[in-house]
Amino acid sequence: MHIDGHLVVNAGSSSIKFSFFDFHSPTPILTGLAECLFSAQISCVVKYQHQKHSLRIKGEDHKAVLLALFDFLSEQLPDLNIAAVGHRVVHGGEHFSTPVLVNEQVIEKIASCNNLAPLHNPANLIAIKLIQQMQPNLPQVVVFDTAFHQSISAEKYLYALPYNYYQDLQVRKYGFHGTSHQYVSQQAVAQLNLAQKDHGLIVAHLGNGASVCAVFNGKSVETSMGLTPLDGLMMGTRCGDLDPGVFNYLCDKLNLSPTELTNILNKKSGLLGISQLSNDMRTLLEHAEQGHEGAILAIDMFCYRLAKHICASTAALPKLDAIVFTGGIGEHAAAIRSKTIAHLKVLHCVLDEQKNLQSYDEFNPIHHNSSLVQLAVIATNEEWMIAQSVSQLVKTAAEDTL
Ligand SMILES: Nc1ncnc2c1ncn2[C@@H]1O[C@H](COP(=O)(O)OP(=O)(O)O)[C@@H](O)[C@H]1O
Ligand SMILES: CC(=O)OP(=O)(O)O
Ligand SMILES: [Mg+2]
Repeated sequence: MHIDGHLVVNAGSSSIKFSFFDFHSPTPILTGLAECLFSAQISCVVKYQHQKHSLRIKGEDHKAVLLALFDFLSEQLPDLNIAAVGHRVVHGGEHFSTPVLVNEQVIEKIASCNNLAPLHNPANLIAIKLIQQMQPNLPQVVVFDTAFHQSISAEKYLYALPYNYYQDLQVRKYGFHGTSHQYVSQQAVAQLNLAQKDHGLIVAHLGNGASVCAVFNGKSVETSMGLTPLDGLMMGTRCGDLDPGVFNYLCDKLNLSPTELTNILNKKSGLLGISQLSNDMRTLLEHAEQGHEGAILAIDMFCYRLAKHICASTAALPKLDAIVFTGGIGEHAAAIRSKTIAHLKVLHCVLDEQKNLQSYDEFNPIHHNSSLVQLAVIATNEEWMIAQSVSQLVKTAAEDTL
């Protein structure tokens, strides 16, 4: 059976995720995950029709993974026809507030943001350029994590630094996970029966990277990440909020270069740094049960800091209808939701502990009847948002050439 569709690629610094969607369903026909790039443990598993295929990778980099994927698709699944490719690109700076088709100028602009997202943007570009080389006529679309937050206003995105740092160097808050925040907020409006033109929400996207976003009437009005994805919430390995004074103090005391310390703030901090055990919330929850003090402290800090950011973000909203949890932790860790909501009494949030523990599919309301704010879990689907953007842009481009 011949199936046309779009391939969505999310290339990270040490992993690549991909999904193939036909034009109709938000459930991908094929998914894949390549992990541990740049190491001997590199692996790539593709799931198709309930079967798992391990691909043999001839190398350790992004190129090797994509070549193996395209070989596998043409040899094993020749009926899947990739009509276009969509990429999640993390940093689009102030250049992009919507998805766009890839061309040389777009590539240059993405490259100009490389140093603002060094773990993510260069990897995205490698994937785009490689696909261009392999299949020059295949349309490619880029969807930016930063785009949804371009609606945030200046008094909220500026840092209190000399103004010319913004004018000359574009130093400001950009925010990330925008595709997820947009998707989940749209789902929340539909599922919670909120008014399209009168709603205020906070979305907590809690994955390896984590951020909150305040959404008013469909637009992002505040978010916790900043110039880079290091700011805001405590994350798997990232520190989040930090007194800038700590930076120089530590460089000095530990004789570290700014690059070395930035690497520690990105890769050795957060849940991993505090627990000295793991960046994985599942592992921390298991060990916390058994009394591991580092795991207990890391979890307590994560939830408190999350609650603090939720409260802070309400300053950007004229009203708060709902708080929604998403991402690997937000969707699956009931204990984290419960501990976080326990800090939100001042917002009159009351959790229904039974509902919070219920298993669910895509959407689960978890507030108690007495809660003044609705609380919910909604599964994110950034890949499907990207696939839809690809469809729209490719269709518009085809109509324009008629
Ligand atoms: N059942 C679960 N219980 C608790 N945490 C979970 C569960 N499943 C996944 N997670 C956590 O979700 C995080 C990864 O989230 P995810 O959104 O998949 O990450 P990303 O897309 O940023 O790679 C990890 O910390 C993982 O431990
Ligand atoms: C921007 C960001 O933090 O992305 P991720 O959560 O995929 O690391
Ligand atoms: Mg993610």
